[in-house]
Amino acid sequence: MFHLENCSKKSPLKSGPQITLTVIISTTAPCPSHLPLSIYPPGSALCFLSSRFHRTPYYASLFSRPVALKALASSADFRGASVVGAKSGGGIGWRTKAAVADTGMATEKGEGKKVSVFDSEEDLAVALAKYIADLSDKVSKTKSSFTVVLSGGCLIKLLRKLVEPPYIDSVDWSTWHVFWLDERVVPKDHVDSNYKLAFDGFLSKVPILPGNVYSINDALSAEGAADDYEICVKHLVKSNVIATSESGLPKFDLMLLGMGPDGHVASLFPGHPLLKEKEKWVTFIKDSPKPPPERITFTFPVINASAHIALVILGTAGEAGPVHAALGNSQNSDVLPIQMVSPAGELAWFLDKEAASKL
Ligand SMILES: O=C(O)[C@H](O)[C@@H](O)[C@H](O)[C@H](O)COP(=O)(O)O
Repeated sequence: MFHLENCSKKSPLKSGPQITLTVIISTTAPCPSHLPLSIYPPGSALCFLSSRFHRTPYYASLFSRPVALKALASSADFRGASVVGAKSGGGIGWRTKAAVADTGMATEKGEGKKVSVFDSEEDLAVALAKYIADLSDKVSKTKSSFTVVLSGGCLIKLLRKLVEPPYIDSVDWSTWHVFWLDERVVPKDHVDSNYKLAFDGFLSKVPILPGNVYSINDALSAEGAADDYEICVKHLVKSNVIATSESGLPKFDLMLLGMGPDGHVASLFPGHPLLKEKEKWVTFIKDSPKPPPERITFTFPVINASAHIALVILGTAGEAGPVHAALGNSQNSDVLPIQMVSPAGELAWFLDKEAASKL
């Protein structure tokens, strides 16, 4: 199942307590948090190095100190809204008077749906940080974990205000558990990796516990990585880290979704059979129209079981069309993936004015 080794090393200080460093290297256990606590010697400092985190900078840094870490296995063993207000004349389709006066953004409130349009990317980033921090605060007061699912794309740079004061200090990062909505099947240090994107732009700047970051096993095939990720999520549902919906699906506290110019969300592309997947929680694609071709992705049943979804969209390459299809009075016959985002919980749209330009 897993290899366990205790490596004791004398503290570099002449006096003071000695610690035992227990290194868990798991080749099969999908994630650290479901390992039984009873296996750890009392007083141990624990480091987890599972195949999932192989080549993960976070974990590598844990071992950069002079600790007698004996190689336990060869690398070969490591596999792994009704519109409120009148049309404005200024380019943005619609605004509430109060919101314009206050923040320069437009707001639409419908049943569990809120649409906000921002004059600039900077304004969007400021509002997104407040939204996430407020939600983190609210959820963390009611339970011990705040489960957040990240996308790739421009989302990560739009999280930049969250890593600055006041939020860097005020958010209770210890409750955060981070997942990926979709991931490219590439090594974690590859330029196409959504893990790398998130690590460089967000995770490396906030004190989220490394053991609460659930990246894919990049040593597996697309199919294997999808199965492995689903097993990981199932363990976390079982151990109540992730809440459960009434229908037994994982109910993430917050999914942060981007959208491509073709209307795709996650790695669920227009016209693809995966849009109809009802059984799997996590699936894989080998013919993604957006490179790279091999990816894993959460499916619509899981996406729509979320407690909160934030759709974060900049209109840089034709996103206004799909946004109009989803929020306007578009008559298109083919349903785009973005139109299938319909969570049981709350849906908040964060759009820049270009993305909202056809509304
Ligand atoms: O891996 C991916 O490709 C992303 O996770 C993807 O789902 C992304 O969120 C959208 O493509 C939007 O990307 P942009 O924000 O770059 O338009």
